[in-house]
Amino acid sequence: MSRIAIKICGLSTPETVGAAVRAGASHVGFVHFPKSPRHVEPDQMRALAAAVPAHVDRVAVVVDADDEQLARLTGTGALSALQLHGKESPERVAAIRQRFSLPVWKAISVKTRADIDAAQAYAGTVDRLLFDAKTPDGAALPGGMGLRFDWTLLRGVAMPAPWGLSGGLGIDNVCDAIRLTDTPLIDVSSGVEDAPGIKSVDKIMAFCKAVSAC
Ligand SMILES: O=C(O)c1ccccc1NCC(=O)[C@H](O)[C@H](O)COP(=O)(O)O
Repeated sequence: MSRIAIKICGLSTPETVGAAVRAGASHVGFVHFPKSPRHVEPDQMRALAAAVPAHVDRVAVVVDADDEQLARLTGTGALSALQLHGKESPERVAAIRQRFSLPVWKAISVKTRADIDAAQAYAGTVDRLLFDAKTPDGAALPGGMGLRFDWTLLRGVAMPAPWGLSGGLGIDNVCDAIRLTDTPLIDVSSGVEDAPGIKSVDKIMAFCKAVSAC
């Protein structure tokens, strides 16, 4: 297993979940957002998560979800964390963490250093910050678009919580990203796909191998 934690996000088939586990991923991510080509319903999430061993965390990705939606997801009993990938405020993050008694990740959309500095407001409310590239205004999705940001923006930042790096990562650039940022966790979605929403077993395997060898 890699010294860097790896989250393979946007999984939707048993084959690719199995590949992520075999490849040594520490986390698997399931997207619950109907506009996404990776969207899975709670029942599907439960079935996919059932095959995941306990040492691999199962993260549900949601976008400005209300309590009813979150209750349906957490009610599956299948999850080990919630990843909030919308415009959730620190207060909303804290309320979700308290109400659902699960570790909460907050995705921070990054274009400039000010975006990274704004993450300080989540101190004490989150279990992990996930720095991801900001998608353009009007984009269909707030994540999973294969976009990257300037990783040097993370240099010298005093992180208020455990964190991870996301956005536009793939086999060819992941070692540079790790070297530049010293991130403890890498998150990837479209970099291990053949087409939006279609994960590749071979690419998942190759990505995890590449991270182990960095
Ligand atoms: O992946 C999606 O379809 C998605 C939809 C809505 C909100 C978040 C989404 N993905 C979140 C992730 O954690 C992705 O892994 C992250 O944005 C990186 O994606 P990529 O640049 O494609 O590796």
